[in-house]
Formats: sequence, C-alpha cells, structure tokens
Amino acid sequence: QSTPAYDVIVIGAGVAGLKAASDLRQANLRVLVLEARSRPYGRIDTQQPAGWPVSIELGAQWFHGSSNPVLAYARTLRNPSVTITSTGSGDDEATFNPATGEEVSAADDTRWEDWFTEFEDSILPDLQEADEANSRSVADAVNDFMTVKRINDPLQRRGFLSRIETNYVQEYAASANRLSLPYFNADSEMAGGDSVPSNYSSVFSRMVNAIQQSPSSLRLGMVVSSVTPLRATAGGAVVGVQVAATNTRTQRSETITGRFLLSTLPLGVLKASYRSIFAAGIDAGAAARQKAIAALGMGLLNKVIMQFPTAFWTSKDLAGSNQWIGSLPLEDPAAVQWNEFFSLKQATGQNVLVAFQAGDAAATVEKLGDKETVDSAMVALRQMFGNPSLPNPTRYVITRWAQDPYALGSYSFVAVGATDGMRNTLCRTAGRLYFAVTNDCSVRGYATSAA
Ligand SMILES: Cc1cc2nc3c(=O)[nH]c(=O)nc-3n(C[C@H](O)[C@H](O)[C@H](O)COP(=O)(O)OP(=O)(O)OC[C@H]3O[C@@H](n4cnc5c(N)ncnc54)[C@H](O)[C@@H]3O)c2cc1C
Repeated sequence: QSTPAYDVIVIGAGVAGLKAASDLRQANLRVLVLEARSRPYGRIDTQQPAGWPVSIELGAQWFHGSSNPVLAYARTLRNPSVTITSTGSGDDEATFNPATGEEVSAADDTRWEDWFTEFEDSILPDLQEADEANSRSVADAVNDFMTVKRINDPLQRRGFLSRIETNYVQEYAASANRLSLPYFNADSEMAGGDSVPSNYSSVFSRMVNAIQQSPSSLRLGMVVSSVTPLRATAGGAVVGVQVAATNTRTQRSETITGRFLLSTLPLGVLKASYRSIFAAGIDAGAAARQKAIAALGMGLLNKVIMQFPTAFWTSKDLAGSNQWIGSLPLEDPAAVQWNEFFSLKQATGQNVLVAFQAGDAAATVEKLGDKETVDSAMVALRQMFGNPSLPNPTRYVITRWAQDPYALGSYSFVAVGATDGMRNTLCRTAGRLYFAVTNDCSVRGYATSAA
C-alpha cells in the first residue's frame, strides 16, 4: 500500500483548522487543509459588498473579554488594516418599550436588573448539580421565578424576559426552553470588556499564508464526503486515512491520503453528515460521539446589518449607551420579534445598525424573504423609537446561518437532555482521528475555543 501523501489532513479552514494547521506546519509536518467554501475563515466572514463604506461581519464580530487570547494574538500582528475598538461590557444597554416608543424608566430598569441578579442566584444550586442530563430547561426556572415573585403584569414580565433574552438567548443562540438548566452556562467566560476588530478575517490571514507554503497546502472548494481507513493492521487498528472530497469547480471527486485526520466540521454539519462522512469502524469513539452529536444543540444567531442615511438612534437620550439598544421581548419565543440592536457608529463612524436575532425567533425569521425581513425589523424600530417616519435602510445584508450548508447553524449550546461532558466527548481523540468542535472543551462557543 502507498505511503500517505500528507502527515495530517485537516477538514475545514475556519479558525480552528487554520490555527491547528499553521502550528503543524511550523512543526515541519506536511499538512493539507480541505475547505468546502471558496474562501477561508468559516464562520468568521468579513465582507465589503459593493457600496458599503465599511467592511461588515457576517459571522463572529467580537473579541469577548479583554483577557481573550485571540485579542492578544491580534495585537501582536501589528496589522495596520486591523484596528480594535472597545465596546465595553454590554451591560449598559438602553431598553425601549415598543408600546410607548420610549426608553423604559430607570426604576423599571433597576428592578429588572435586580430580579435578574436574584434569578441567577436562585438557579445556582441547579447548575452542574445533576450528574446526569435532566429535563429542566432555563425557561422552566424562569417561569418558576415569575410565579414565586408574582410577576404577572405584562410589562414587568417582558422587562424581566428582556434580561433573559440579552444574557442567555442572544448569548447562547438558543431559546430558554432549549437550554439545559444545569449545564447551559457551565463553560467559563473570559473576564473584561469586549472589543471589535475592524476586519475579523484579516486577523487570521497570516495563518492562511503560512499554510500555503510547500509541502503544506490549503485547498478551497473541496467538499469532504467521506473518511475511510487507508489500511488496517492485522489486529484491525486503522493506519492512516483516506479522504474523498468533491472539487466544486470540476465536480470531480478526489481521494487524498494522510497519516492523521483533524476534523473541524461544525456541530451542525456533524449532526447532518457524521454518519455519511465517517465510515463504519474508522472512529473508535463513534458510539459516544454520535450520542453527543445528537444531544448537544446547534444554536442560531442571525444578523441584519443595515446602513441608514442618519444615525437616528443616537439622537435619543440613551443613558450613556448608544451601542446596545434593546426592546421588550414577546413571551412566545418563536414569534417574529426584534429585541437586540448594536450600533456600529462608534466603532466605524458609519450609520450602521446591526439587528440580532437568536433562537426560535431567528429560525422563524430565516424563512422570510429579504424585504419581509427588513420591513419587520423597521416596524420594530419605528415602534421602539415612537417614530413612524424613520427612514428605510439604504442597504442591508441578511445572514441565514441555519441555511448555510457548511455551518447549519451558528454555534453550539448544551441542550435540555445533554450534559456539559458531552462537549469533551465530541472532541475526544480516537486513534488517528482528532476532532475540534466549537464550544467543545472549555470556553464558550466563540472563535477562542475554536482556536
Ligand atoms: C452569527 C455569528 C456570530 C458570532 N459571533 C461571535 C463573536 O462575536 N465572537 C466570537 O468569538 N465568536 C462568534 N461566533 C462564533 C465563531 O464564529 C465560531 O466559534 C468560530 O468561527 C468557529 O470556528 P471553527 O473553525 O470551529 O468552525 P468554522 O469556522 O465553521 O470552520 C469549519 C470549516 O469547515 C468547513 N466545512 C464544513 N463542511 C465541510 C466539508 N464537508 N468539507 C470541507 N470543509 C467543510 C466550513 O466551510 C468551515 O470553513 C459567531 C458565530 C456566528 C455564526
């Protein structure tokens, strides 16, 4: 049998694959990265479509936490095309009541904040207490809390839910009824305020260049369809892997061999295709891995990035904050609703507002057409600001991550019925196979954990 062509074949040129491949390349190994898309960086996707005055981020946008190692890495690059702007902690969001078109009162704001703190304390005993998965969701605890506290008034309920929306639903990209109460926030969070790079993808461009140096290589437009053993020892141990990938340009399938394989396929793709890609017998950890793949949840966070003729949102008294702007959520998590907006005025100087949607609401809105989506966001903004004549955006970009075939969602979360330990199971090494899955081992589902 032939000698494998590469030491390591890496599936995926997202930040996980790029970092791993550039390290392996530095260790003088022959590495091949196979990437399905026609561009690297995966769920980091910086674009500057025609007419836009600034580049926009369709995927990851923030370095979360000032102690974030990716932020530290970005600073070492001294790349003049990547400026980094602090966006604070996000705690100073201005909340609007669409029923009045006004910002909520300071008294209401403080009460909801206090309730949220009390709620967080009340669920502490539940967190990671269960040895096994249980069926309690964050929504169950929220409902219990509102019953015990007798929060019955619709405005007060929506006010309290606005804190759940901001802190959990948007953060974990899943509705509260999907999040496992004992494990949803078992991961560690990085301390300190957040910041945004002016161009997220460029932070990793040096890695792309490094990988492209012979004898290593990065091939775009290569959709991996199967991983089979290259050969097995008499005892049945797998020696080397054989990867089949379809070249999207020629539509031809190619077979490439390697001594080891690193899969960075996102959880959404593993959910849809693990069984068809990984041949029976090649993954010694298959049974536990498949259980984890099925039980963990793939969350959804989408954006509508809108450019306006004026930054109408900065003209209001926004209590010192005009970066995060929120609205009071509806109690039905799947309703079409718009509760979180982020202003890019400070970071870019442009009149750009990003509408975020997460969880079931995001899944509902993904089914709408472009015009319907933007129209419904504008209805929400006009109600929030009490101004029916707010202008339409001059241009906009809508993300639909659940429909992206190479992501099938935004990032993962611990769903009801799963345990935190399943993240480790998901990325457990098995013989010649290595797995890196976002949100896996320790740090929440961000670019940092991938790297
Ligand atoms: C809307 C959104 C907002 C986010 N916001 C933030 C944020 O603010 N801060 C933050 O830190 N993180 C954020 N994240 C998460 C962050 O983007 C991801 O955690 C990180 O980019 C994942 O990197 P990865 O390499 O693990 O996966 P990916 O980037 O998904 O890389 C996997 C690669 O595999 C490729 N692939 C898939 N199928 C195949 C196949 N069959 N064959 C070959 N290649 C294949 C994909 O095209 C992809 O390039 C956000 C994500 C989204 C979607």
